[in-house]
Amino acid sequence: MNSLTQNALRALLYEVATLPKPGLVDPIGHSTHPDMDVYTFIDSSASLIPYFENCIAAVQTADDDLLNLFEKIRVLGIEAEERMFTATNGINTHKGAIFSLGIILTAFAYAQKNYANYTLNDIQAIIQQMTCNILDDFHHHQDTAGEKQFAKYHLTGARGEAYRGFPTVFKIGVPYLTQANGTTQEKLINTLLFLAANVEDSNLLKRSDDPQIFEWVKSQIEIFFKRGGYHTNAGKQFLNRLNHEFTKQNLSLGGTADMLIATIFVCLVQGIQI
Ligand SMILES: CC(C)(COP(=O)(O)OP(=O)(O)OC[C@H]1O[C@@H](n2cnc3c(N)ncnc32)[C@H](O[C@H]2O[C@H](COP(=O)(O)OP(=O)(O)OP(=O)(O)O)[C@@H](O)[C@H]2O)[C@@H]1O)[C@@H](O)C(=O)NCCC(=O)NCCS
Ligand SMILES: Nc1ncnc2[nH]cnc12
Repeated sequence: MNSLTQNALRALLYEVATLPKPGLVDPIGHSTHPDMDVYTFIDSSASLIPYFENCIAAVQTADDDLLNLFEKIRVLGIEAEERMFTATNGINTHKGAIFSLGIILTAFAYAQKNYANYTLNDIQAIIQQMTCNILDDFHHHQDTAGEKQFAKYHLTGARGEAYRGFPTVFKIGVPYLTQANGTTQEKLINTLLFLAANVEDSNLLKRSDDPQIFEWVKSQIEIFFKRGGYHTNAGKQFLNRLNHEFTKQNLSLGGTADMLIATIFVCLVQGIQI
């Protein structure tokens, strides 16, 4: 297995193993996602191995046109969604990760093939070139949650992240996780919450149908960090209360979880201790 595929799989499993996560599936809870549990995520993650290997193979046969490469991996992404749905009996676990992680992994494979040395800025530039036409999707169809939210609120969701080279991952998540202290669990919980304050998560908006939800989440996370984050008992107690609130309001942070997966992946590829 290619080491990029191994790190993609590790990133998917690190994320679902991390607990306690508000509004997300972890090994002890899935109250806002009654149709899935940690095993659904393990099955889903394993089903994505051929997808990552196919993205890397697509880079090996690609010409210099990054738009062509993106067209190829989008087809692979649709196939991967089908395999995911087969593995999970029709449950959407990783649609966002197939998209975001697939693009980022492909950019790393491209840089490894074509550059003697590369920086994370180069990876972002490759992603931007691959996805420079992606916002055109919004003019062609309005079927998915992301497309409907663009029509209603002008939020560009996962596509906007890709178009801008995933600044949430490269400029927020990776720098934060790189300097984070504590155990792996503490670092990953704090990184998830830090990301949640910065992501316009289409999953969160879909569940609440209220754009004010982003301000509310930000205000809660500010309190969490003022109490010392997951390093302190006060922070842990606050997070428990926040988890109950997410359950009560049936909120989910699915898009933020995908940004955490991508952040972990980049750190693992870069050899950063997590
Ligand atoms: C082009 C796609 C991204 C199409 O997806 P969509 O139009 O729905 O776009 P978004 O909503 O913007 O994003 C898709 C998923 O990405 C995650 N996400 C959300 N916000 C962000 C963000 N700000 N930055 C990055 N990533 C984000 C999120 O995935 C997670 O949530 C999923 C569950 O949510 P959802 O699908 O909304 O809801 P349900 O299945 O109904 O579940 P519940 O409401 O019950 O919880 C889960 O998968 C998480 O991973 C967004 O959902 C892309 O998918 C694509 O290209 N697909 C290939 C096919 C294609 O080309 N389609 C487009 C042309 S037809
Ligand atoms: N742990 C998780 N729970 C729910 N949705 C997710 N999408 C990605 N990871 C997730």
